[in-house]
Amino acid sequence: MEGINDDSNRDIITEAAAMAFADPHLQIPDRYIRAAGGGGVVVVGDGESLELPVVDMARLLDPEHREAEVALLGSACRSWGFFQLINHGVDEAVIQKMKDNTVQFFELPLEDKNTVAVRPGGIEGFGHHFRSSAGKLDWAENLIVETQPFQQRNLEFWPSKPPTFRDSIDKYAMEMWNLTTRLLRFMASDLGVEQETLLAAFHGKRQTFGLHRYPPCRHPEKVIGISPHSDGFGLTLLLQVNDTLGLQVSKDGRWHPVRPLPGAFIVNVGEILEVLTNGRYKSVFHRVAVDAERGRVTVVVFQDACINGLVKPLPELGETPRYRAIGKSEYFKGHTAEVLGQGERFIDTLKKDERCADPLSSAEESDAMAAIELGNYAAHLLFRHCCRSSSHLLACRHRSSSHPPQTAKGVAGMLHPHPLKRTLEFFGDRLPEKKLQREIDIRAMNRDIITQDATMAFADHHLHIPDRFVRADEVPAAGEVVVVGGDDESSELPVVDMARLLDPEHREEEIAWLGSACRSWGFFQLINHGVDQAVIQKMKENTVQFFELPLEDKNTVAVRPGGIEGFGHHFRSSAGKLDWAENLIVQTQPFQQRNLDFWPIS
Ligand SMILES: O=C(O)CCC(=O)C(=O)O
Ligand SMILES: [Fe+2]
Repeated sequence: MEGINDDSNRDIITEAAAMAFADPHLQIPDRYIRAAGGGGVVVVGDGESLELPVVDMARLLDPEHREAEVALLGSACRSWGFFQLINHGVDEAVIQKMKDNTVQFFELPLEDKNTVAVRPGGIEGFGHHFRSSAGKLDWAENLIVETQPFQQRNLEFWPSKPPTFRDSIDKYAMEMWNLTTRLLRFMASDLGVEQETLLAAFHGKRQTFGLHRYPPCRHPEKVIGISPHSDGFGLTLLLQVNDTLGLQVSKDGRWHPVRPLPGAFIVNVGEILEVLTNGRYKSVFHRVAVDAERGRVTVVVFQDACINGLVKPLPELGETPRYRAIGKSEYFKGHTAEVLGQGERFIDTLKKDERCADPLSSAEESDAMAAIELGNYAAHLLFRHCCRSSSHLLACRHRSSSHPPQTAKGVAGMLHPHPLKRTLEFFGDRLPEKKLQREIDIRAMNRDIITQDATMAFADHHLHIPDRFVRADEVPAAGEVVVVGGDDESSELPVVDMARLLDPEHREEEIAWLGSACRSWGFFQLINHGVDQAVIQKMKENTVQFFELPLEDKNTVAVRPGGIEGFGHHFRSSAGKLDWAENLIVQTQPFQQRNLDFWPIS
């Protein structure tokens, strides 16, 4: 559960699902099978895996050790976005009761659990976790209930079996709120703001429980317990009911399995806390892998936050806000799309373009808001990053086809499903904070030139693939979006017809179609566009001819260190990996900003 909007799509647990979960000899139903690898795709080996930081509440409370421990807490939230909390002071009897009752609930017959089944389009209740936009289900059953504010409790979704469960949830809810306030005080101290300031953002806000059971699965590599996501609320407090491993946290492009310490809570920063702290604390991707032999049960509590109905940085930090303020309902709409699409974090689309010396005018701001309200995040990003700086980037992409995309460990042509978004992310988010200017700060860019050995590797498929292209499943979240298989499964991009848009008789219908394509896909194919065919043909031919030139000719317009424009590789990933492609990037508008040294002469 990640902080989700009302139009979520949770499916109930059917008899067939319950049987698949219970009987290891049954075939795994198709709707759980992840083509691109499920939880089995890890990553860092035992010796290699870094451990989550451990924060000790006893030391936070002890004046002698407080300062050092606050620093540790702050650094955990900045670098991992996750930590284990020991000596937390939560009443052990309350924890034990919550654990026992959770296990007892999941052990009930399906018909008992379905007395609190999720309703169509609803969030609360017993059922599957959220179905991905590709229609796939996580290998888990989940009970979600809202526990605070008190008046918003929907007792129809609070199980009446086992009989003490409601009381356990109630007591545990109170303990979790108390623990949250204790932690927030020390976070405030780390952030240098008054405790009351941070507490006020959480006070009286929603508290939601997500109880998860991940049944064992004979082929854990084919399924996933919870798909990669980052949590949408403010703070998440996770309790492992048993000691089966499963949670994995993304750090530096790799998945790190979490080994819970006995009695510890696993705490993580949600996207709203990241925004509140103006990006100092990080909300990171995590996922759950399933075990082949043993089930896993967790109790997760999400604490919501906002400032007067808005998700925005705390003004008391005294910094220029790096995220645009957004109303709570729009925020959850955006976050829901993020979770269901399992793409990038929604809050990244709220990041301000600090390169612009002058702030957006209110008309521009409202255009951007309109774009985002339409759910058209691509348009929003484009607006913020391209049109605003009046720079149109023309990226000519050429992929070598000499290696099929899945050879050996897998080579990524463009791992990221949204090349444009990714490019823009580089522009918007990877720049040194204080050095942002109106123009793209070229020092932050990391495009590599195409060397002779890269060209040889691209040209000769008998050669060994150089290490810097080989992906070891390092890409969290986005890279794991399931790729649908054959023609029958794959749905096609909508096709928009410009001739119909221009024809008064069909215009209305075609505009509606265009709008729906932008809303649901964010992509469409455009036919009858009216672009001069001779110009297109010339562009195609010249592009092919350029890429066919000898390397030394192409390198006359090579990208320069730290630059963007020119011929070279696409952007190197933070793990230092290269995409399997060569690219020419030139800026074409406005006219005065053309850098003709990067425009090939042949
Ligand atoms: O059960 C777990 O380990 C993680 C659950 C989680 O990430 C969530 O509910 O958001
Ligand atoms: Fe989560």
